[in-house]
Amino acid sequence: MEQQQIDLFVHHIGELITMAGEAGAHTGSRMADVPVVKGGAVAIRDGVIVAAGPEADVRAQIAGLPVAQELDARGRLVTPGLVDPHTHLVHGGSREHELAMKLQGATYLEILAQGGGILSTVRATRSATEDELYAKAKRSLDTLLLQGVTTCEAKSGYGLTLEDELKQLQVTKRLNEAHPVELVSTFMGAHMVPEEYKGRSADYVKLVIHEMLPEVKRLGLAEFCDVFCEHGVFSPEESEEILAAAKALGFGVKIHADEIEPLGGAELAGKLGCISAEHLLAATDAGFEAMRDAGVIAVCLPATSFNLRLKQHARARRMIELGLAVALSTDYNPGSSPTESIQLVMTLGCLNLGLTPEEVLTAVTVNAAHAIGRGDRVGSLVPGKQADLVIFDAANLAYVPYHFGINHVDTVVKGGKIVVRDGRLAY
Ligand SMILES: N=CN[C@@H](CCC(=O)O)C(=O)O
Ligand SMILES: [Zn+2]
Repeated sequence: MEQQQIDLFVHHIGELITMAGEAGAHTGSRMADVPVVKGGAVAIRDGVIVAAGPEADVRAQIAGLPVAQELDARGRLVTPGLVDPHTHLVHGGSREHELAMKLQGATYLEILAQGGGILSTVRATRSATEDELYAKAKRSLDTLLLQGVTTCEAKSGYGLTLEDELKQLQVTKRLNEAHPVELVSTFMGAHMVPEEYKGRSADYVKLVIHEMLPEVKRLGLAEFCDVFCEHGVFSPEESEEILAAAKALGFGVKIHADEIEPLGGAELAGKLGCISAEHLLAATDAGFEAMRDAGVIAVCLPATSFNLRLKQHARARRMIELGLAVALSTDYNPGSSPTESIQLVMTLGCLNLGLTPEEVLTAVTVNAAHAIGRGDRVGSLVPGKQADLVIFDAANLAYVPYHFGINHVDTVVKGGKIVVRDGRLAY
């Protein structure tokens, strides 16, 4: 009976972390509840997990079935494929010249106010062809995959005209069709008011609401809509107007909230029922409570505060104490966080946010999956879910954030297929 065969059997796993547990994101103290199976195995058929757990149990479950391919984990650590829930993957150019400005003391908002920052990436993105953007984003996606990321969110927001936003979103669509990393697309036309609308933000908000959102919807190019709610960018009132319009069209909504100034973005996320709110360095306890009560996931971006040389970090311990679900992400973008290293983010999650390795793993698997609406399919190794897993060249979980600044990934399986082997692309 051919349909009964096991396509891939991963065995001899030293420590298997399945992230199995109750349905939904793991909130509060549940984030630390991360059981480890010593001596585990995973059986996969048709790209889906058939069984995962102690090797003897899995072998008993699949006894008598032919196994097409075996993968020996050689006593190492296996986790679910990592999920990066917040990236600005598709963009033109780079901004290394901002490093010197930062070293001379210029802040993120000062660079932006001088027409640099996001606006300089907008110029580079507008002048790039779709194929150029594709080639650059593909290299980054390969790097993310080599880091163990199997599912990733990608925002637009460097086009800021209908045509250029669609160009970015088309690249995401094409990459999603061609690359093993599964992409979740977010429209972020409200990332910045473009130069040609300077002083006329109300007109730009109208363009986003009346032209961009309906067209993105009509073309089916994004599942979520995000807004940068920040002093000098979009006000809470403008953010609410845009996100309410997006919701009415059927988009899920997200918000870059209280990154630099406490404008009430977290409270707005709760009010609108956003799936996630991002950054949150300046968010208040009242904001956290509003998020918790509405089930909004807090996406913390510790590589961003590291790269912006901020003294302040997102209060992730307080979020957990108040019962929120925290996710972590690279925030990969050419300005505030030019890195695809989710493993560096794991280290910073421990060292700068005070999370334990167990909480960090929850934050980059199951909670990250829920932050982008994929919690039912990815983020944990349980029967029926997609077979996305990582073999780390490490004996235990803590070793990964502890030995920082290098890549520990040996093998990545996406949808039951080996796509990274011996730390190299194999798809
Ligand atoms: N904060 C706003 N947007 C991005 C940064 C984009 C950029 O600097 O190009 C972020 O999430 O960090
Ligand atoms: Zn962002």
